[in-house]
Amino acid sequence: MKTAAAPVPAPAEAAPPIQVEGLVSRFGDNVVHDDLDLTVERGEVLGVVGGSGTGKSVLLNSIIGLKTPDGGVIRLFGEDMQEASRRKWTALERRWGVLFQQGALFSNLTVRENVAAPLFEHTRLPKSEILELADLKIALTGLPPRAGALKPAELSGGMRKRAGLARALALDPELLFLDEPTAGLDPIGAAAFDELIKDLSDSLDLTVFMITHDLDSLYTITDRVAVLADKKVIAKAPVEELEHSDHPWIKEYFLGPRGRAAGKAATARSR
Ligand SMILES: Nc1ncnc2c1ncn2[C@@H]1O[C@H](COP(=O)(O)OP(=O)(O)OP(=O)(O)O)[C@@H](O)[C@H]1O
Repeated sequence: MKTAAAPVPAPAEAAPPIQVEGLVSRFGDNVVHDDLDLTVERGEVLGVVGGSGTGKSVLLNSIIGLKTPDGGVIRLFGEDMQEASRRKWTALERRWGVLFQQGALFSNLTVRENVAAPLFEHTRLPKSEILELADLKIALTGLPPRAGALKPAELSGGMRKRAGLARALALDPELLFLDEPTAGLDPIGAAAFDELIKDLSDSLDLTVFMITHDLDSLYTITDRVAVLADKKVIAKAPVEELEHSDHPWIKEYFLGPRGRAAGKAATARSR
């Protein structure tokens, strides 16, 4: 007689990098997320959009452990983050990098020291190797070598973003979080930064979670876009599919004048 085999749990490595299930986020009476679900697949570049105050940053902060969820489960690489021991957290933390909106660089350190900081914190490599690795990351993000010796205040906005990105990539993460990476850049600088993120995500096989208001970025580099509204993710689809949505906010966003212009520019680029 055959007996039913016990279900074999999926190995943690096969698990999606990000799984959010039934997330509830609150500040007092202000319910920001209510039963929000979102899965980000390995290798996917996901854009995250939504009106102001819909909870994009709170979602990012919840995923990376800066805000404790008020309900639901967040799994990173298959691990329930609420249940993870301090040791597991530290190990998992090495697997992602974050580029915050303002770069969040230490103002009293040089770019090289900023990029080296996570390597000093998480590895026991000798100082000379750490500084060499920092220089490699600085070059990877397209900064000139001389930028390593500069302090953040001595950099342009675009250079500061690149320095923040170099630091986010210091530990060779598999998962990269970007909070409005092109905000504050001029259109040419923004397009160059989009190109850099696309090149890096392809060559380093990164999974990317990118909050953005930049329609050009959405069209240029994302595989899918998650839309936050009504305290949930109401849609997750390639941008071309979202153009056909009936949801009023999505319609207005993608088919308003700016959305149409970004769509046309993307079509022209792909010809
Ligand atoms: N530390 C906090 N304390 C109290 N309320 C907060 C806090 N952080 C965020 N909120 C509230 O959570 C809600 C979502 O904020 P969040 O910053 O995530 O929005 P967002 O979608 O990122 O907006 P934007 O596009 O304007 O940056 C807002 O109502 C905000 O006031």
